[in-house]
Amino acid sequence: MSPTPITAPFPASRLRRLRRTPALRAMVTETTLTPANLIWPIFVTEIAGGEGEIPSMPGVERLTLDGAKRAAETAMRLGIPAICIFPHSDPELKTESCERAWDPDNIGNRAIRAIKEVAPELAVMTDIALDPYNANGHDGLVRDGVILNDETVEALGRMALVQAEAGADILGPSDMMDGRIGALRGLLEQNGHKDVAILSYAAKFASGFYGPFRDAVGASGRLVGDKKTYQVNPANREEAMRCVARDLAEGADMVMVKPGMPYLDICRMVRDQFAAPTFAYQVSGEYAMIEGAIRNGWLSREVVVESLLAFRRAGCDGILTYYAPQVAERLA
Ligand SMILES: NCc1[nH]cc(CCC(=O)O)c1CC(=O)O
Repeated sequence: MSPTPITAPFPASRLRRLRRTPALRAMVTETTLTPANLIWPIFVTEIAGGEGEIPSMPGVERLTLDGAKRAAETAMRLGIPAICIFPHSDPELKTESCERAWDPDNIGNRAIRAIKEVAPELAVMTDIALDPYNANGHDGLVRDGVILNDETVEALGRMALVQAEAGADILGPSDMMDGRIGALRGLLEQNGHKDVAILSYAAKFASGFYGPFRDAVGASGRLVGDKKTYQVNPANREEAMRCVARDLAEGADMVMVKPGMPYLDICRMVRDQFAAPTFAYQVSGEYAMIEGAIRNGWLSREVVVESLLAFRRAGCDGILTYYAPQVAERLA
């Protein structure tokens, strides 16, 4: 039930009274942002010399395994509860059958183990989709130009089990195939991974805001066509709600809306409708937009925290953001 605010007529009511000093403003702050609300996505490379800054994401670097360990330690120090690993894999080893996706020694799985070595308490989240290992850049297996749903779900299952085996706490299926949450949940139960959580990329839109990410993982030049046959049309709110309902019903523990800032209406709807742990992904293009403007002197760095508060206001428990370490440092 939403309350009915009662406001006396002016001048009995002067809303500026409670804005006058920092102390008064602090007393009536409605929404909070703490490091506990942040999930930090990192890129880990297996390519010699692949580390270093990503041109379309200034300030974000691809890391070596050692770099990933240092990031994990930084996250622990700053109170960031979770890190999410994205692999930058050797282009020579990408194939149409994507078998490296379920190789226990692929770079993603090596990163999980490396991080668990130095920061066992940090929650490690993964990405489940075939794109880092797929010769054609798609999240699913492709035959004659068609993304195969059921065959892909089977492949994702193999991928999920080796990630769970490697020590992942949270699996993040980002592929948008139908039926994958139920399939993964069943496999985890059957294989002794009952306590591995699933944070489903439930309402993932076919967005142009993923461009810099595809540069970061080396998928840009490869993608044949687009992802519109599996990601949701940006015009569709109700379909997004059906996706979230479906994933929760199939056993997702948490759900995500992606991208973030252009989809805050969806975040609010999901929170109100399902009252489930809800996350948003402030994606690479949002980062590039904000950071590009800051570096050009067109915006001040204050907008970073402001952009993240918006997600909290829209009902999100947390945000995946490349700004996680910077913001956590600032909030400390
Ligand atoms: N499985 C792909 C995946 N996982 C996370 C992102 C995007 C993240 C970002 O833009 O920051 C993407 C890109 C895509 O769907 O093409």
